[in-house]
Order: sequence, then C-alpha cells, then structure tokens
Amino acid sequence: MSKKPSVILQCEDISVSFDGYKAIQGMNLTLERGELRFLIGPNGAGKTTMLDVICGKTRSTSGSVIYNSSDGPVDVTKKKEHQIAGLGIGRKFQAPSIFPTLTVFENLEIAMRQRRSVFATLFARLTAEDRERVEQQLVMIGLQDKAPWRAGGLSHGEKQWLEIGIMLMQEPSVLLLDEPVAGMTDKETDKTGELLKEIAKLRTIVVVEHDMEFVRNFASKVTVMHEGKLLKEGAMDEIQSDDRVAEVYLGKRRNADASRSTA
Ligand SMILES: Nc1ncnc2c1ncn2[C@@H]1O[C@H](COP(=O)(O)OP(=O)(O)OP(=O)(O)O)[C@@H](O)[C@H]1O
Repeated sequence: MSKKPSVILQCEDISVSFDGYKAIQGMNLTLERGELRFLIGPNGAGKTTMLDVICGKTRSTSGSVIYNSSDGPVDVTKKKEHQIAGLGIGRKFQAPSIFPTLTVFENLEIAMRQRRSVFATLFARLTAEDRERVEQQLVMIGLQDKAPWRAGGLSHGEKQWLEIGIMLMQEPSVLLLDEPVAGMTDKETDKTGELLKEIAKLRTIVVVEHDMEFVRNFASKVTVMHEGKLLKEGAMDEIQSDDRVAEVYLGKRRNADASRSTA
C-alpha cells in the first residue's frame, strides 16, 4: 500500500473579490494530516472567507485548493459544495444544525444515516455496530449521560459539542470551525480545546478564532492573516513576539479607540 502524503490540504495563491473588493489576495495555507491549526487575524482579515473557499461556499477568483483525498489529489475549487463535503471536508457554521426536538442520540443517528444511500436510510434498522458507533461518539463529545435528552434542552456548550459530534459522524478528514468557543463558559472552552486535541489525533482541524487565551492554551501552530494575506505562521510564542502581528492587532485597537473617543 502506498503511503498517504503528509499534507492533506494545500491552498495556493488564493484570491477572492467581492464586487471588486479584494477580500483575499494571494493567500497560501498548507495543512498536515492530524493537525489542529488556528487561523487568527483582526476583523476583516479574510479568515472566514478562506474557510468558505475551502468548503466551496465561496468561489476563489484565482488559485487552487488541492485536497489529498483517499482517491488522490483533487482541486476542490472546481467542485461544488456538496461534492466537497462528500470528499471529506466538513464545515461547521455558526447557525445550529441540530434538531432540537429529537434526542441527542437521535441527532447522531440521523447524521450517521445521512452517509448512506436513500434506500439504505429508508429501510435500515440500527445494527449493534451502528449503536456502538453512536455510543462511541457520545463518549468522545462527553454527552453519554445526556443521550436521551432532547437536544433543545442542552446548554450552549453541549449543543456545540453535539454539532461537532454530528460532523464527526460523516467521518471528515478535514474539519473547518468558525469560533467554536464563542459564548462558552471558561470550563466549556477548556473542554472544547481538549475535544479538538483528541479529534486532531485522527483528523485535521482548522479553527478561526478570536479568543486569544483559547489559542494560547491549545494551539501548536498558528496562521495569522491580515488584509487578505498571510502575515505570519508559526508556534504561538513566535507569533506573540512578532512585531508586525502586534502592530496589526494594536493598530486596529488604536483606530477603534480613536473613533470611540471622537464619537
Ligand atoms: N459576501 C460578501 N460580500 C462582500 N464582502 C464580503 C463578503 N464576505 C466577506 N466580505 C468582506 O471581506 C472581508 C473579509 O471578511 P471575512 O469575514 O473573511 O473576515 P474575517 O477575518 O473572518 O473577519 P471577522 O474576524 O470579523 O469575522 C471583509 O472586509 C468583509 O466585509
């Protein structure tokens, strides 16, 4: 058997324009298998747009996103959103996708069934193996005690973990998450960090994040974007001691302070 390439995703020279406004300008991003990468940068840097390009929600105006799928390399910029999801790139959006009136268990069960053909979904009964898969997922996301709960009754943090569990039932190789800890308590935030580290043992995760404490606590490698470009990439301590990174964050804060003081 041939060895899988260590790089799972390579975004090269990506540019995106919105009605002439250049939101991304020649961005490069290379991800290894099994890494937890944080994508940071001031507001409007282009982080979410980068995730949108990778999952096919937004078309790049130039550049390529090569995904090393189990069937070989594919340029996903040529694919549609549902095809990209089918190839193994999962995206979690801010809007919740859980069914609040169904139980936690049923939410995971439905996600598992969606992988199958319509015929199989209509007629399949839950096998012992299926049940085992759902149960393993419940343990992974820390909701085993809440399996019979209605999903709508979960706390905010628990709902986010269930959403991550739903994504995992599709067995993606790459997970794209936009601010997964927004609105969480400190305890929930830490638990989410541990969960993401666990998931990244088998899969690649990209997290767009503003919560710097969360990034400091859980990031091994960080990519900083500014004005649609790559500003700096490296370990968190290198990022923190970089003058240009400090400048773009402080510069933004200074501008915000100035406009506030003149308001
Ligand atoms: N659909 C769109 N149409 C027009 N402009 C857009 C669209 N989506 C994003 N933009 C603009 O592109 C730029 C980059 O946006 P993006 O949301 O990717 O930044 P971001 O780094 O994720 O910011 P934030 O941290 O505030 O979420 C911003 O100036 C934004 O206003």
